[in-house]
Amino acid sequence: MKILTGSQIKEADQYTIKNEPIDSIALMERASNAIAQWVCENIDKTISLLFLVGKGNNGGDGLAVARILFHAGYDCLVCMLTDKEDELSEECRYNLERLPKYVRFDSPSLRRFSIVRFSDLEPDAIIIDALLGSGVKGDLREPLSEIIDQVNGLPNKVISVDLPSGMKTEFGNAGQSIIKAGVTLTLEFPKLAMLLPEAGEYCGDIKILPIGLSKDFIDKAITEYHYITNDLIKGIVRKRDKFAHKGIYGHALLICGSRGMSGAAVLCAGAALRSGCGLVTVHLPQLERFSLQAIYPSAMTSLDNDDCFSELPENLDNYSAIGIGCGLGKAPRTIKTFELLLKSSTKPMVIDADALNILADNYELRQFVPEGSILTPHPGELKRLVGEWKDEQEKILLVRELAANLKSVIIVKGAHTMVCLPGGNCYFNSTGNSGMAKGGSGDVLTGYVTGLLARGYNNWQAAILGVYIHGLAGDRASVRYGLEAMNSKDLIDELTLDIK
Ligand SMILES: NC(=O)C1=CN([C@@H]2O[C@H](COP(=O)(O)OP(=O)(O)OC[C@H]3O[C@@H](n4cnc5c(N)ncnc54)[C@H](O)[C@@H]3O)[C@@H](O)[C@H]2O)[C@@H](O)CC1
Ligand SMILES: Nc1ncnc2c1ncn2[C@@H]1O[C@H](COP(=O)(O)OP(=O)(O)O)[C@@H](O)[C@H]1O
Ligand SMILES: [K+]
Repeated sequence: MKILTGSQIKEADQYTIKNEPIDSIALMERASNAIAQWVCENIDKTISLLFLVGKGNNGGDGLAVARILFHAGYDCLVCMLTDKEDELSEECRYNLERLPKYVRFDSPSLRRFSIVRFSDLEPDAIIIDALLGSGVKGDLREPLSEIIDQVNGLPNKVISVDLPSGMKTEFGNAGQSIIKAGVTLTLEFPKLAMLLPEAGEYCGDIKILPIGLSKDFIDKAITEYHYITNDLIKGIVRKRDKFAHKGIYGHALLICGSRGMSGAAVLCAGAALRSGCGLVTVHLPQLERFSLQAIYPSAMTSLDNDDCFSELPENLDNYSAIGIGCGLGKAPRTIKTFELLLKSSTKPMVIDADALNILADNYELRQFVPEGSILTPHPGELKRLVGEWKDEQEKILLVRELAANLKSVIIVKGAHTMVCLPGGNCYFNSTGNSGMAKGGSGDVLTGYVTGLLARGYNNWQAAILGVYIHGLAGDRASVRYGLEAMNSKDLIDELTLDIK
């Protein structure tokens, strides 16, 4: 799914209005029906709803949703920033006129809408935030930032319409007052800012509600930002041949583990064994082999006589893809052997953890990273590779430069992991959860992506597919064990390519 900028979304609205054709009020009604339907399906009618309504079309949505939900039997209180008609957008004014007179209503002209009244709210009442959407410009003007700060201090759950009020659609959200939503019902597309660490946490759960914007416009729109959806994944997944034999599905080599770090090798190998590749060999110190062989007898081993990576595996050409880094350590002889590996193999590699740290410390090695590789830094490793960034925009720029220079894919891990391709396109993941923020989850990703690369997917396919399925495994594990208790080994059991 494409991620469009705020101004592209406005153009998409206008294009749809002109070409469907549909008038702007009817388009707003369509959006409001989608929002109201979500509320009806998810919120009990005994819960009161407080609508905070701004002056623009986001406020217009809020008024229309309040009308629809009032008719559906909800107790609705509408608080407007202003009801001075000349300050309202046309659509907002129209929906104010259509608000049934029985809906409880509050505004400054009635001298009642004051933020102090928030203290009268029932603790289980839900706030519907329709103050500001994609039209926010510049720093917030009062009383908005004061209202937002007050709402954020309340215990009540907040549902934001389109965007948490105050959030800019792309960049520039650091230090801003933004509504802290429990759920954001966003229209047609996720917005880039929702997926970035700078402000993404303000959205809570993101639900994307289609409102039928012009397919023609969306198909033609140019963007470098994409959201990884089930449909994209379905287009990548390959079928397994009926007459398959293990020789045609590739051989993954995992170089991981060092003294006392065999767990990383076990996790990496377990995940690679779920990827569908024909064979998995793990190169690790021979004293560390026991747990691997006991837990995953399906994996073969290539044993290093040292207690860290210090000998190249034999017959490197026999492998289709190499994954390196998990639990590897940075002993000087490991650095030397990694250098030798980079100079002896042109097979695409998945480079993680200490292998990334070695690349960060030894700049001259970067030129030997095989084209078509995949690097999987978490933000700490990324900083070591590209230096500090001042904001998210600069971070993305630096990642793009790295991907282009190495002609490789960069996976920046975290919530909404970003997969950046050498041409500059960035794909944001839609699966996964905070229960995955635990030791070893990254080792599972590295093993899985290496297996997919060996299985025959190209590097961007393996990266996108791997990140999505790894996140899905996290979501399944969270259902089974809960966010707190789930751990990285559980992810392996849930890694299936069962896409509906
Ligand atoms: N036909 C359409 O254009 C549709 C629009 N939709 C809704 O419309 C929203 C966008 O509407 P608008 O473009 O009217 O914009 P918004 O309603 O998001 O914001 C515009 C209003 O906020 C005020 N404002 C902007 N920056 C401010 C700041 N820094 N401090 C204080 N006030 C500020 C403006 O004066 C204006 O009154 C979307 O987010 C979505 O909710 C949906 O109904 C879908 C259809
Ligand atoms: N809050 C989160 N939401 C979704 N996924 C997360 C979150 N935190 C971490 N993850 C995922 O968990 C994995 C953690 O990787 P990493 O930090 O390398 O762990 P380790 O080095 O311990 O194996 C990554 O795939 C990352 O995307
Ligand atoms: K909003």
